Amino acid sequence: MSDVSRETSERLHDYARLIEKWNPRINLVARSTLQDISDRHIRDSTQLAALAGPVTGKWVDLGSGGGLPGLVAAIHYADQPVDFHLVESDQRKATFLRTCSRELSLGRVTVHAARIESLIPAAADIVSARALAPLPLLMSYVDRHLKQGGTAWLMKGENWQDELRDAQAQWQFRYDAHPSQTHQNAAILEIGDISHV
Ligand SMILES: C[S@@+](CC[C@H](N)C(=O)[O-])C[C@H]1O[C@@H](n2cnc3c(N)ncnc32)[C@H](O)[C@@H]1O
Repeated sequence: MSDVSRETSERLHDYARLIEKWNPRINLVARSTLQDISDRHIRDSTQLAALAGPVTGKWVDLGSGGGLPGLVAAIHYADQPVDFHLVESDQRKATFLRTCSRELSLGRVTVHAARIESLIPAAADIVSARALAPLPLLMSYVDRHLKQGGTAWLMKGENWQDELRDAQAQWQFRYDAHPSQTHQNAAILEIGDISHV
């Protein structure tokens, strides 16, 4: 998304600075990748906003860590009627996410310092996750929190096809695999209509 507003681009810039500031203390992204936070991490997560298009309702990001992709999506959708819920069990990371939400003036972000498996089912319109768990396990998380008719956006690495096969042994779902624009052979899986096999 190159045609973002000045406000969005300033928020993305400020968010990158916050990650740089906090990373030495709580390891939000691998130290070796800190140099290209904007290119590697933020641009990667920005792909979701481009793919998902206009959305409304409730967006739940699972295992948000430093806010990828949930906080980046919240920045892109700051002017739209979407409530973001970021789920992160690590208290220090949850504190970081709350700090970002406050400092970037993102009024529609709620941070849950909780485990995905114990949080009350969210009935979300959208569920997202990046680098959280292998797809078969991830499907159980998504199944818990996605409402019927909702869409999950799962950012997977180069083994996504193997993971997909494993997941299909346990779950039924429709999917579309969108090639990642930032990581070779990686994919963003668009998933819906989930049920147990
Ligand atoms: C590898 S990190 C990825 C973070 C971020 N999504 C990213 O792409 O940079 C996985 C994150 O999920 C959190 N996490 C793992 N299992 C979880 C669970 N069951 N409930 C809540 N958070 C969890 C971890 O604390 C960690 O911050």
